[in-house]
This record gives sequence, C-alpha cells and structure tokens, in this order.
Amino acid sequence: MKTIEDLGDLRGKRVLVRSDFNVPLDGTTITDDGRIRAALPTLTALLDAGARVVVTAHLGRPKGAPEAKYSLAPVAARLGELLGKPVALAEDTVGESARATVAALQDGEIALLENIRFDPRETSKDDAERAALADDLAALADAFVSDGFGVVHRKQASVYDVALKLPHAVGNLVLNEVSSLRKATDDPARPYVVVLGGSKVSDKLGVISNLLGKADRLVIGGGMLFTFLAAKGYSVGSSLLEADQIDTVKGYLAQAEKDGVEIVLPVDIRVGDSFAADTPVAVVPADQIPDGKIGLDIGPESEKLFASKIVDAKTVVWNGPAGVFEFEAFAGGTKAVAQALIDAGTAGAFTIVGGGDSAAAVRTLGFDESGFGHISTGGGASLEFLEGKTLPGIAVLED
Ligand SMILES: Nc1ncnc2c1ncn2[C@@H]1O[C@H](COP(=O)(O)OP(=O)(O)O)[C@@H](O)[C@H]1O
Ligand SMILES: O=C(OP(=O)(O)O)[C@H](O)COP(=O)(O)O
Repeated sequence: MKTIEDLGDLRGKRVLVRSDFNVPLDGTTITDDGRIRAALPTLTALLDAGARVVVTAHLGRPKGAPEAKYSLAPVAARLGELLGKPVALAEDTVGESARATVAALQDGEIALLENIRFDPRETSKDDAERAALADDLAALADAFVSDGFGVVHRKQASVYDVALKLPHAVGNLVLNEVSSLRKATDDPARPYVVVLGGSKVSDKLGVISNLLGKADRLVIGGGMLFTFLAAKGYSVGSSLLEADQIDTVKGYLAQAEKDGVEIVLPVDIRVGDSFAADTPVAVVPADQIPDGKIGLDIGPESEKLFASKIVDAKTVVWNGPAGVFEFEAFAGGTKAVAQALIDAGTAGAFTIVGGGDSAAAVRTLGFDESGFGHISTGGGASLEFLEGKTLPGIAVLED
C-alpha cells in the first residue's frame, strides 16, 4: 500500500481523507473524542505538508437523508479545538456547499463535509449508485487517503469506491491498527479468549463462525447474549433479541461443543423495566428472565465468572460492552471485563479492546488506556480483521 509520503509533494493539492468520526454523543456533546484524536496524526501530516484537506465521515446510521441529530457540527468544532485551527463545515456532502467550501480552502487549511450517510448512495448495494457518489467525491480532490479504520470493513462509496477514482494512500491510523492487530492474528499466544458484547448483534454474530476455528474460548455478554439464551430455550423477557438468528446460534453452540471451544454465557442478569438510567434494577438468574423485564447488564456472579475466564488468557480480544454502561446501574459488567483484561495484561497477556463504544467505555469509566495492549478504533472492523477476512477498504488500497 502507498503511504502519504508516496503521494509526493502535496502543497496546494486537495486531499480527501475518509476518517471515522462516529463518536458517542449526548445531545450535541461528544462524550468521548477518542476517534477524533486518533485521526490527528494523518490530518496534521497532511496540513503540515501544505495540502488542502477535505475530510469525509459518517455519524450514526441516518437513513440516506439529512437529520439534524446526525450532523457532524459537534465534530467540526472539536476537531478545530484539537488542531488549533478552524475547520470549515460544509452544509452538504458533495453539493453546492461542499464545492464552495473546498474551493475556498488555502494551503494548510481543512474542511469537513457533512455526514456522508445523508446521501443514500453511500451505503447503496448498487455498484453504479456508489460509483456515482464516488465520482462526486473525487471531483472535490486530487488524491484520497483512507484513514477511517472503523469503517474499512464497509464496502461503501467513501471507503471503497472513491479509492478507485483517485491516486490513493493508506493513512497512519489504518497502518497502526493493522500492525497492532496482526500481533493477535499471526499465531496468537494461547489461551486465546474473545469477549463479545454490544448492540450490533447481527453484525457481530456473523463473525462467530470464523472465530470458532481460531479462539479457545468465547465469552458472550451485551445485547447478543440474549440470542444465545434464547437458543438454549430460555425466555429473555423484553431484552434485545435477534429471533431470526436463534437457529444460527444453535448451530454455533453445537459447533463449539464439537470443536472443544468453550462458550461462556452469563449465569445472572441485571434487568430493568425500561431502557432508562433510573429504571429499578433487579438481578435474576439468566434462565429465568421474567416477562416484560429488559436485560441491561450481566449480573454480579457473571462478572466473577467472566473475570475468571479472562485472567488466565495469553491473548484477549474484547469487542462490545457487556451492558448498557452509559447507565451507571448497568456499568458493572463492562467494568469487570475491562478490569479482567488489565489483570490478564499484567500477567503477560496481549490484550485488545476494539470498537467505538468499547474504547469510549474504557475511558469514560476511568480506566487507564496504558493498561491495554491495543485500543482499536474499530469494533466490527477489528473483528473481521481478526477473522482473517479481506476488508474491502484495505484491499482496494493494495496495488
Ligand atoms: N444488554 C444490552 N441491551 C442493549 N444494548 C446494550 C446491551 N449491552 C450493551 N449494549 C449497548 O451496546 C452499545 C455498543 O455496541 P456496539 O456498537 O456493538 O459496540 P462497539 O462500538 O464497541 O463496537 C453500547 O451503547 C451499549 O449501551
Ligand atoms: O462505530 C463503528 O463501528 P463499531 O461500532 O463496530 O466500532 C463504525 O463507525 C462503523 O459504523 P457502522 O457499523 O454503522 O458501519
């Protein structure tokens, strides 16, 4: 892959950068700016080289049309603070405002285009639609730098198709991520334990079939645990459930047993009456979640169980919070998992935390980042990388 240096003299050149600025927000307040900080080395290198930097990024999952709550305005403001220079925010993605904003850039200045997922072509399954958006993006730039590691597993216009239209290079963040993650893919020290959770259940269930052939143990928390409990025949109340995946999960359980891979499920669950910070909390056995109750975290016995299944590992990969850590009463499971990774690391394990929310959880719950071997900005992307899959956003950069 070509690097930024391989793009030659960038003074006066318009460089389009795909970053992952999908940060957690409370209203318009960014609760963790880790992904913005992670983008700084590439952006600073380009600005210092005199490039006119145009950044494209997404926030959340808007449905192909502008929605105020998914505006990148808070990101533009925070990025400006971190860079110490103004970041012009275009009001649209590739339209009149984007063209005018880019045309007004001087050497060493930076602009951010509005949320690229406001354009339905970004995530279209139709190659021609994505290519048309890539043409519009390419018209705004002379070169493309791919630096949004958290989205390199997505075959989307601003990640994949635009690289086919412009001279391109890999950014520093993607390079760093790949070299750190390789430590866990190339002959991992064993036991190799993968801890899964979070809310992107269908995305992450998909990685399990491959991980069964690689990991020694899978520890399942977060939103996905309920599909496992349902596959074992337990009722899950009103918890997050992917009913159409129950048979698939039954297949994983059978496969794991056959291959000798241990699947660790919680034995107790913290439940609430509603998805709210102040809902009354109860702890129930994992096989007896009452009707109407919502499972929002693993319970205290499960915290101990999970910790015991993590601390003896020599390689640990964790993606997805064990519970709704944003609500204090449901942060215990995620804290226990984070602490267990730190303890495993102290005992010599190589530990990886992946994912926008998991990395944010580690920081906002007060853990020291230096206690982990690598904190990846990508959850789904790091899991697919560890599965050994070809990631479209990386493959397209290879010559
Ligand atoms: N039991 C649960 N029910 C619903 N959401 C959950 C549950 N456990 C965790 N979550 C949510 O999962 C979200 C993160 O999921 P995800 O995006 O998959 O992780 P990451 O960004 O680390 O890859 C968090 O916002 C958290 O509140
Ligand atoms: O937050 C992200 O991924 P992650 O939750 O797997 O870390 C990325 O920005 C990708 O977002 P997407 O899963 O909506 O494509």
